[in-house]
Amino acid sequence: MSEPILRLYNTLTRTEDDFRPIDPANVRMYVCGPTVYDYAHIGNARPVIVFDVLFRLLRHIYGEKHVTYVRNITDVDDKINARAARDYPDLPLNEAITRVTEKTEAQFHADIAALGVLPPTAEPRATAHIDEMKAIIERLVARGVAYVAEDHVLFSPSAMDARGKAPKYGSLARRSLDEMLAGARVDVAPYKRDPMDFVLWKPSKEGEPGWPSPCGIAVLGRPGWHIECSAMAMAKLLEPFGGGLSCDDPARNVFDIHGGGIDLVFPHHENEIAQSCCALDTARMANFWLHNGFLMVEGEKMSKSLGNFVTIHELLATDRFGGRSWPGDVLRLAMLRTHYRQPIDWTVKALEEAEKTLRGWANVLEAYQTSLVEACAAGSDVIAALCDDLNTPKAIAGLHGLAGEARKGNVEAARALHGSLTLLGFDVAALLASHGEAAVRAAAAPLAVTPEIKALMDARLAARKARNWAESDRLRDELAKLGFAAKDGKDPVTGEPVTEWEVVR
Ligand SMILES: Nc1ncnc2c1ncn2[C@@H]1O[C@H](COP(=O)(O)OP(=O)(O)OP(=O)(O)O)[C@@H](O)[C@H]1O
Ligand SMILES: [Zn+2]
Repeated sequence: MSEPILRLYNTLTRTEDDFRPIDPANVRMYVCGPTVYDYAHIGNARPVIVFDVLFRLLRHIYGEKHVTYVRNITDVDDKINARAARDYPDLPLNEAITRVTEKTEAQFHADIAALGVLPPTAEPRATAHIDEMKAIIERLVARGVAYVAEDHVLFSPSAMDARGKAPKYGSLARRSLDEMLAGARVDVAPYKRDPMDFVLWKPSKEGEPGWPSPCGIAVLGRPGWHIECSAMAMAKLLEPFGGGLSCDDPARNVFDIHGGGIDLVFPHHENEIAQSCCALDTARMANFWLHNGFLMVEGEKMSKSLGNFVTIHELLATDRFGGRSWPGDVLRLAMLRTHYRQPIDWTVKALEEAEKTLRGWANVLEAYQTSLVEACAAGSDVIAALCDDLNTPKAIAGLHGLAGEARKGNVEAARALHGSLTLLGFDVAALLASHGEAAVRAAAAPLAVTPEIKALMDARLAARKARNWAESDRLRDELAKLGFAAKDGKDPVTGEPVTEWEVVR
C-alpha cells in the first residue's frame, strides 16, 4: 500500500496543504527553541513534543538520513542577563551568564529526553552565529530596509513594503498596519523612525555581553531576538550557502517547515520572515509555517509571567502536581491526546487517564513479548492519522483499536501497536519494564487502608454476616471503585464469613 500524502495546516495560507518538500533527499525544518534562563515549564514542552512527532513522521516518510531538524538555543537575551545578575551577584556578569545558560541548557536536555524527545539534527546556540547575524544586518542596511540610529540598527517594515521585493510585512499574521500599530508599545523609543520598526542590533551596557558592532557602530553591541533565528536557520538549513550570504539563487534560499508556538506568529515569525526575505530576495522564508496551540491551566495560558506554571522537572521528580510524580511517557501521551492546534487543559485527571491507557497497552504487549523482538511496522491507520495534519487523537484511537484486536489474540495487531507506539516516540521496552515494576510495587504494597476505608470494610462484613446481600453488594462495589477487590471466604475453623481485600490499581 502506498503511503498517504502528508497534509499540514499552514499558517501562511490558512489552509491544510499537501506537503511537498523542496528536496526529498533533505527535508528541512526549523523550530524556535528555548531562551535558557530558567526551568522549562510543561507549556514550553508542547512545541518540543509536537515537532518531535513531526520529525519522527518525516523520518518515517523520507528516511532518517533525509531530514534536517534544527532547534536553536537562545543564549543571549535580556532575561538571561537579569537572571545571571540575580543568581550570581558576586561573579562578573559574563561568567554568571555562562553558569546560567549551561545549567539551564543541561536541565532542558535532561527534561525533554525524559519526555521521549529525540535530539534535533543541529542545535545551534545564538552566540555561535553572531557573524552571520552581522552579515545579514549589513545587507539589510545596504538594501535600504534597515538603518542605524543611536548605536542601534533598526528594521523598517515600511521601507520593506516600499521596496516591493519581499512579501508584504504582516502577511503571515494577516494583520493590517493599523492593528499592528495599535499593538506597538505606547512609549516608542526615540531613535525609532516609526513605531513599527524593530531592533536588529543594540548597544551593550558596561559588563553585558557584547560583540564588535556591524555598520560602523563604534561601541560593542548584541543582536535582537528575531535576527538570531533568521541567522541560525540560514546557517544550518541553507547549505551549501552556509550562512555566508553567498548564494544568489532565491530558489535555493527557502526551506520547508518553520515551527513554534502560536504566540510566536507575531511579531517574532513575522520579523524573521521580513529579515530573511529581504536579505535573500525570496518571496518566502519557509514554505510551511506550523504553530501549536497553548497548554492551559483553568482557562489561562500557562506562562511564567502569570505564575501558573509547573515545570517539566517538577512533574517528573516532585509531588507538586497532583501530589505525586509522573513518568515522562505519561506526560507525553497526555500531550498527544489533544490535536496540536487545539488548546490543552492540563489536569491531574488527564494525566491519570494517560497513565491508565499506557498501563493497558503495556498489559497487552506483555503477553506478546517474544513476537515483538524484531522491528515492527506502525499501523496504517495510525500513519494515515498522523499524515492528516498530525492528528494524534485519531492516531491514539487507532492504538486503542489495535490493542483491542491484540487482546483477542491477533499477533499482527500487537506488532502494529508496538510499531505505532515507537513511531509516536514511546520506548516500548522501557514501558514494559516500568509496567512490570509498577505491577510488582502494587502487589508488594501494603493495603493503604484509611480509617474511612476500614469503616466501609467493617460495614461490608457486618452486612454479609447479617445476610443483607443488597447492602453487602453495594459496599463491595463502592470499595471496588476505591481500588479494593473483595475476596470472600469462610474462616476454616469457625465457618464465619471473612473477606480479604486486594489492591487492584
Ligand atoms: N502555555 C504554552 N503552551 C504552548 N506553548 C507554549 C506555552 N508557553 C510557551 N510556549 C512555547 O514555548 C516556546 C518557548 O517560548 P518562550 O521562550 O516565549 O517561553 P516563555 O518565555 O517561558 O513563555 P511565557 O513567559 O509565556 O511562559 C515557544 O514556542 C512558545 O510558543
Ligand atoms: Zn525564532
